[in-house]
Amino acid sequence: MIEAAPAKVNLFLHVIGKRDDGLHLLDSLVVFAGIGDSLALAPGAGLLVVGPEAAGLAAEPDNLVLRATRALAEAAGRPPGPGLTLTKRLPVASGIGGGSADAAAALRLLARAWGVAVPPGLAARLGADVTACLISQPLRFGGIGEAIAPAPALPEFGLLLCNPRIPLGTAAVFSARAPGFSAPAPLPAAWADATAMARDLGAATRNDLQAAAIGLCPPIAGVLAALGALPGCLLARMSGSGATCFGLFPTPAMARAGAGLLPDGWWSWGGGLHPGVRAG
Ligand SMILES: C[C@@](CO)(OP(=O)(O)O)[C@H](O)COP(=O)(O)OP(=O)(O)OC[C@H]1O[C@@H](n2ccc(N)nc2=O)[C@H](O)[C@@H]1O
Ligand SMILES: Nc1ncnc2c1ncn2[C@@H]1O[C@H](COP(=O)(O)OP(=O)(O)O)[C@@H](O)[C@H]1O
Repeated sequence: MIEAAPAKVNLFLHVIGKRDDGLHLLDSLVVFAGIGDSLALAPGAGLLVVGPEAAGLAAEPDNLVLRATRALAEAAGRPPGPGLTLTKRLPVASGIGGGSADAAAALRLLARAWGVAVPPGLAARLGADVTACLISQPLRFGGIGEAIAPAPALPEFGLLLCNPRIPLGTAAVFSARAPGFSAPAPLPAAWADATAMARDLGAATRNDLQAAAIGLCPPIAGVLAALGALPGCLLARMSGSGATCFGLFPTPAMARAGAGLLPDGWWSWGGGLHPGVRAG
């Protein structure tokens, strides 16, 4: 049994308020890319991390996969989970929710293996992004990430993800944000094509963490400039708390071609959206 853990991309991210406990109220349109980590059942016990980005987790004392496994085992009255192999392809701490996607993949995989449902609210307790990653299809979220609503009907488009290979902690970026809040974004029910979608996203939405992230990690500005200069790029913006940025293109093929034109030394991937995961 293998479960995909697709990368989460925030097409916009508005910070619209702050709760008494310090967590921020958000409004975000999220899509899931055709690249991600993957998680497989393995013989024995424990978690083995392999793949091109595994080194980023070498010092991680409590992988989110193990936290998710323990939480579901406890809720389902099961002994601690089976052996798992995580193939890590997404850079760690990079604003595309790799850890959250891995936790969500663990919940889906084990719920299926054990024939149980993921209890409501369990994903949200593991992290603000885990509820969205459990669904892993285009959606809009509110609250601190747990309030899920439908996305507008999306046209075909391509996504190019690029990261300057500098990890950026989410809490640090929220703390560095300038004071003030945005309004929720006005969105249509549907976009006819990628050009209309990019035009509306560019005009009426933003990533409210982008300026703070650039302040902490100036190379992000170079990534945005490089993406924006690629042939066919309709919009270049940062995802989540960074440092990964995305370029929006008319087609997945154009995004793939753009990836080949970026400087060596940056992590990049181009293509389309993930076709969708099976619910638990
Ligand atoms: C910013 C976003 C946007 O999708 O993405 P990433 O940059 O992490 O990918 C998410 O809200 C991140 O979700 P996630 O990565 O699960 O965050 P958590 O582990 O729950 O929280 C990490 C820290 O971020 C801050 N945080 C997170 C979510 C939120 N709504 N308000 C916050 O202030 C808090 O300081 C919190 O302690
Ligand atoms: N399986 C995992 N993959 C990535 N990060 C993990 C994982 N397990 C725990 N973490 C921790 O979660 C933090 C956030 O990771 P990640 O989800 O990749 O970033 P972001 O929240 O910026 O999208 C990392 O800094 C790492 O310490």
